[in-house]
Amino acid sequence: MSLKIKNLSGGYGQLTVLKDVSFTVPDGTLTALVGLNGSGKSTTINHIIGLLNPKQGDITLNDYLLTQKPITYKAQIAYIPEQPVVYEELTLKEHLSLTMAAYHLDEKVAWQRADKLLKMFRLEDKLNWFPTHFSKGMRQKVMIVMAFITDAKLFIIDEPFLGLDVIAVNDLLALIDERKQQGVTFLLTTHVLHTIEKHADQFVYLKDGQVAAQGAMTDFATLVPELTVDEG
Ligand SMILES: Nc1ncnc2c1ncn2[C@@H]1O[C@H](COP(=O)(O)OP(=O)(O)OP(=O)(O)O)[C@@H](O)[C@H]1O
Repeated sequence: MSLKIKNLSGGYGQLTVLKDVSFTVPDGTLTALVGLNGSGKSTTINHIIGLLNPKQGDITLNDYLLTQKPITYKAQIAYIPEQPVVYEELTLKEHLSLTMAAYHLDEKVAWQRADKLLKMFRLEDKLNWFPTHFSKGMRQKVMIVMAFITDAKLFIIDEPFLGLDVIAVNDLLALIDERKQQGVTFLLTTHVLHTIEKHADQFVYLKDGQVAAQGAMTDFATLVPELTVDEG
């Protein structure tokens, strides 16, 4: 499922943050969206998931134009936000049931997946707890479990590694690799590039709302020296 952003300009109300942004995330690959604070990464994601309307440009997922077929388009996407969003009155089990209903999942298959993921993230004994009472990292894990029980073809993950313990980071990377092998496409933003560099196929570097560089991950240090950590 390839994602195409073509000449996207957009932002908030009168404020134009993104200027003529174009990039493609090819089928079954992982693209890292990088840039300094305020460069427009989350704004790009907000456009892709349909929270913001473009002032100009097109966003398509395979042949589905976001503006023309919003429901078909959004059904293909799993989004993990930077700040976990949990419902105050729902237990962990109810959060998972809600995801299954929203994505029209086969409950038996989805619960088998959920059980495995809950064990992986050490949440298996917390099904009747309210995630609002969880730690930040635990709430993040709830978001990951909710996303990975779906059959979404495109995963969008905003800053996945901050706040997760080292075991959870490795488990998440393994899940990403596994789905990638099944043809799932990933777009993720991160400031922790060294964690993702072996798993990413390409990067898009945003600077002041514009694409300043893009290319293969292996060319990152050459193309974006200003974001490369000097270990000398
Ligand atoms: N809700 C909003 N209303 C108005 N302006 C916003 C809003 N959210 C972000 N902005 C502005 O848009 C610009 C880009 O912000 P954005 O959150 O996309 O950056 P980012 O690259 O995700 O940054 P970070 O690495 O800090 O998460 C900033 O100038 C910011 O002030």
